[in-house]
Order: sequence, then structure tokens, then C-alpha cells
Amino acid sequence: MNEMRPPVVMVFAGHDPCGGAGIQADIETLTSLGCHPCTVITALTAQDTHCVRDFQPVSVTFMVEQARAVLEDVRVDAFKIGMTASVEIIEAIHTLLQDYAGIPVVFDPVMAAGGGGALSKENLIEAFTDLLIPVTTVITPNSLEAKLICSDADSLDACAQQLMALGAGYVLVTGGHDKSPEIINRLWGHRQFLEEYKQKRLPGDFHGTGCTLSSALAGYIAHGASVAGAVREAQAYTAKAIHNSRRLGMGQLIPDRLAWSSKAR
Ligand SMILES: Nc1ncnc2c1ncn2[C@@H]1O[C@H](COP(=O)(O)OP(=O)(O)O)[C@@H](O)[C@H]1O
Ligand SMILES: Cc1ncc(COP(=O)(O)O)c(N)n1
Repeated sequence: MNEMRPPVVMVFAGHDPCGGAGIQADIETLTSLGCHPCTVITALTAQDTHCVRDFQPVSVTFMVEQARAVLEDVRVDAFKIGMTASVEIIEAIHTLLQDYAGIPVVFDPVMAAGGGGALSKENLIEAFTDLLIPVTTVITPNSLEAKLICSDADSLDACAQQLMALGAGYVLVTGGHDKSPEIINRLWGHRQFLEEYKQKRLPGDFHGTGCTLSSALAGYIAHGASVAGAVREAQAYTAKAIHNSRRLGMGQLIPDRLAWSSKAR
């Protein structure tokens, strides 16, 4: 037996059968960073490398049963929340997290797929703001999600301040959707702007980049990194996965999240 215990991250997320986003992206990312993912499926989706065709949330009772079974057995070092699909599922995750306060929570407020297609049939914003953001350590909206959640804010800074006032410890707004030649990600924490990260935009459209970045962030935090340190490392990890993306279908490219750990590539 190996006595070394890897950091454990419990992920709440949906399944993407093309393997580019969702729970598979989370498993690949966390595993290649030396963490052990415990995965609670919130929804099944029918999607390809282009877009989402449909999805079905899982039974809430059964989702809670999945999570409780693991939480009563395994010590978890961080939570990551991705696709939540319904208000009912958000309520259940909120109730679960109440019993595990103090464990860092990385929340990627997924509402739609990057390539197109809703990943919820109802408006989740009120449930996000009332139930998940107050228990979040780091929220990772892309700039569109930040503006949707904070619809009355007139700048990204105002969005971030609003998210922190709701209870998020840190806000990382990602700029993958901005279409500028340079991608700018911005980090706020402790009610103030902390840092801006610029990187060259690689040509192409990529599937599951937000899932990869937020899982990597949860992984580094589970390893004990500070939030600012984890943000830097997670961006480097994501950049490498995107740089090594492969064309598997006719739509978006799929980042190679194993490129990090494999010397053969
Ligand atoms: N074309 C790209 N070139 C380089 N990095 C990218 C590219 N697209 C995304 N990324 C990286 O992945 C991160 C997350 O992607 P983004 O599209 O912002 O999130 P989401 O998938 O949640 O919409 C970006 O902040 C950036 O660091
Ligand atoms: C099951 C699932 N979860 C999340 C996303 C969003 O992915 P992205 O990282 O491209 O925003 C997705 N397309 N499918």
C-alpha cells in the first residue's frame, strides 16, 4: 500500500459525452495534477464538439446520495462546482456544503456551453447569488457570465465587487470570449483588484477551457497553494493543455490535459 494520500477534490459537474468539457475535463485535469477527484454527476448532456443538443439533470435525491456516500467516507480537501443544471440541484449542493464549511470551494458558474447551447432550463442567477456565491472561495466566471450575474454593474470591477459583497472570497474573471488578440484574466480578492494576467490568444475555438482552468485551480488549492499562487499555476496548466489541443471532431478543439504529466508528448 502507498501511504501517500493525494489531495482529494469533490467535483459537482455534468457529463459531456465527447469528453471535452464537464466531469471528464475535471477528472483529467485533477488526476494529472496529482489529485484524486471524487465526482458527483449533476446532469447528463447530449453534446458534441460543436454545441449542446440537450441535457437532463439527474435526480436530486440521487445526487445527494452520491455526495453523502463519499463525504461520510473520504476527507475532501476542496470542492469544485461546474454545471449545476437546475435550482433544485443548487439548493441541494448548498445544503451539503453547509455541513462542510471551511473546505475551499471553486465555483465555475456554468450557464451555457462556449460553443453554444444552454446548460440550464431555468434562470439560475438568483440561486447562484443566494446559495452558492456566499459559500464560494473563488468564483471563475468568464466576462459574459460575470455581466449576466451582475446585470446592473457597469464594469468588470463593479461585477467583481458585487460578487465579493455577496460572499465570494476571490473573483477570477476570464477573458476567453472577448475576441481580443490578447486574453486578459483578472483577479480580485479581499474586496480589491489584485492582478491582471495577459496571454496571447491561440488561434482556434476550444472546448472545456473554463472547466480545465477551474479544476486546475481547485487542484492547486487542494495541494495547499494560496489562491493567487493557484491562479498563476492553473493558468500555466490550462495554457499548456490548450497549446496541445487536438482536433477530434469537426467543431471545437479539445485541450490535452494530460500533456502536463506525459513526457512522451
Ligand atoms: N484561444 C485561447 N488561447 C489561449 N488561451 C485560452 C484561449 N481560450 C481560452 N483560453 C484560456 O482558458 C481560460 C478559460 O477560457 P474562457 O473561454 O475564458 O472560459 P469559459 O470556457 O468558462 O468560457 C482563459 O481565461 C484563458 O486563460
Ligand atoms: C457538461 C458541461 N459542463 C460545462 C461545459 C462548459 O464548458 P466550457 O469550459 O467550454 O465553458 C460544457 N460544455 N459541458
